[in-house]
Amino acid sequence: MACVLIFGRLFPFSHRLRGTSICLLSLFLSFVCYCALFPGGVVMQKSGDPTPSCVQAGRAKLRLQKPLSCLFPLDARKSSAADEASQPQTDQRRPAAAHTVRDNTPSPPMSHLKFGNKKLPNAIIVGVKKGGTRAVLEFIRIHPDVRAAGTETHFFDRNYDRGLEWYRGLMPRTLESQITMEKTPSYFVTKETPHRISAMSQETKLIVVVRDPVTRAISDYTQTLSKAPDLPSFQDLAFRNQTLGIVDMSWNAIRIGLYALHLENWLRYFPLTQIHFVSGERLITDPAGELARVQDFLGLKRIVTDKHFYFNRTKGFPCLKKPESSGSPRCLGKSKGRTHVQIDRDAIEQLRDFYRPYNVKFYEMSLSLSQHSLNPQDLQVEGVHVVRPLPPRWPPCRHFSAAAHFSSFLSMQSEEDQSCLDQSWKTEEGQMGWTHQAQPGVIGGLLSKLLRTTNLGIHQSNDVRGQDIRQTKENVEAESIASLFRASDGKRSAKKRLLLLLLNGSRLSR
Ligand SMILES: Nc1ncnc2c1ncn2[C@@H]1O[C@H](COP(=O)(O)OS(=O)(=O)O)[C@@H](OP(=O)(O)O)[C@H]1O
Repeated sequence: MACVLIFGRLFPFSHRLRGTSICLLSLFLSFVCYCALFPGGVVMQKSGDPTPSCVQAGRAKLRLQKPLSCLFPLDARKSSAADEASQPQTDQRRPAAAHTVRDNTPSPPMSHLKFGNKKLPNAIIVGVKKGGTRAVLEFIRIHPDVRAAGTETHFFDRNYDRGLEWYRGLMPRTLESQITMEKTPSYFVTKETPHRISAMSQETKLIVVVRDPVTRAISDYTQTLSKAPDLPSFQDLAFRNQTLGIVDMSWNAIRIGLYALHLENWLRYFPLTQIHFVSGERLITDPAGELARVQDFLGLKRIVTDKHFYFNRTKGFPCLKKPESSGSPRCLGKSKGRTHVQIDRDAIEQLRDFYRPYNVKFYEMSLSLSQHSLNPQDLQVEGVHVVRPLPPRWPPCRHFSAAAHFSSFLSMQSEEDQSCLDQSWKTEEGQMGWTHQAQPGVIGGLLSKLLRTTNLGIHQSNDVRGQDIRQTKENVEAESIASLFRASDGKRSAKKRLLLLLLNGSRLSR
């Protein structure tokens, strides 16, 4: 209209022209004005890019120079996405790099430098339900090199039919230097999942947050009860016959805690080195320590440290501190850290007994499949040979003063012994085990059982029984183990029953 008015003033004779001609002329002039204001067809560019800055720019329509990312984003994504989709999902041998979505367009648009691409995850928190998976994800994603899908995708268990492109679409954009993560705790117990993840990429890193399976079951039950108040009692569901101590293994809350059985399935598709176990308990008492190990495992610089956490007394859990720039301190939501339903002591003890062999097996599996190995003769103890040491990240050296003691008894002097002492020993047919620094009472209980069954003539001392070994009795414990070995010298059958797992303070065997 402005153009028409100007036109009228500039050309007073225009009234003589016919109405239609004026209309056409003003339309033309309007178009010229419009082009001058919004050059290059910028406004018409429909990026479809959901990044906030693009959306904003699109709304404003006044920015003369939109970021390049808003001009080019889809083409590149489409081409790389199509490449990925054309890969058969059953191709298990596909090299790992193939799962990283790369831009294959001839000249990569600048947008990727700023916003990156959606990639299939490099690392997945696969379990366990109620183990502390949300905490691990929320804590690790404050690392600048990590980006994560906010919600559980359930791709590999419930949505697999939707295909990898659907899955990729749920991922955040990442730069080349960043890793993509997601968490879906049900993966750990879904039979098809390991195979499916390995079909996506055999190099996917897996994180499993484990927690004492009894506490886990109670947490699980508490959650279900909060949604279904009419639920039968915990005992009714957990036992087929509580008097006889027959546990109902078909109840999901019980079944999930059979970690050894589920791990067996994963180890058919992934080497143990690609699986990292986080202690759900230590995640609460020492989140920075657990996160340090997670960062090591993911090959990340240790950026998330104790500086990022504080203990929130009201919540009773560690929370994330307020970031320097802005925002408020962040605790996990109300569904994390609920007060558990009270379960009677007997039922808990019965369940602990039930889980114990599975826990021992779980440790045994995780040890025996570790990377490094020592020579059996290093041990100089007949009938006892080294299984394999754990990778250095597990356990941390600082917890191993007792191991040092034990090692000197066995005359083990290798560098590895001195630096970390994360070895394990077992007999040829190791059937029994205990964790070195388990919760008070565990070592005592297992050791006394061992003493009874092996009849080695060593008596359980008060020091061994139920003291806080981790804090104060490490050396006593090591001495007891050492003397047990000494006494078992020559008694092959007795030694065959020994499985010594020198682990750090995991509380799984509680
Ligand atoms: N920092 C922090 N804040 C709150 N809660 C924490 C934290 N660290 C670990 N946990 C424990 O995480 C438990 C919930 O586990 P998940 O996140 O794996 O649950 S879920 O499977 O996703 O539902 C949750 O279990 P409950 O205590 O039974 O609610 C917590 O014990």
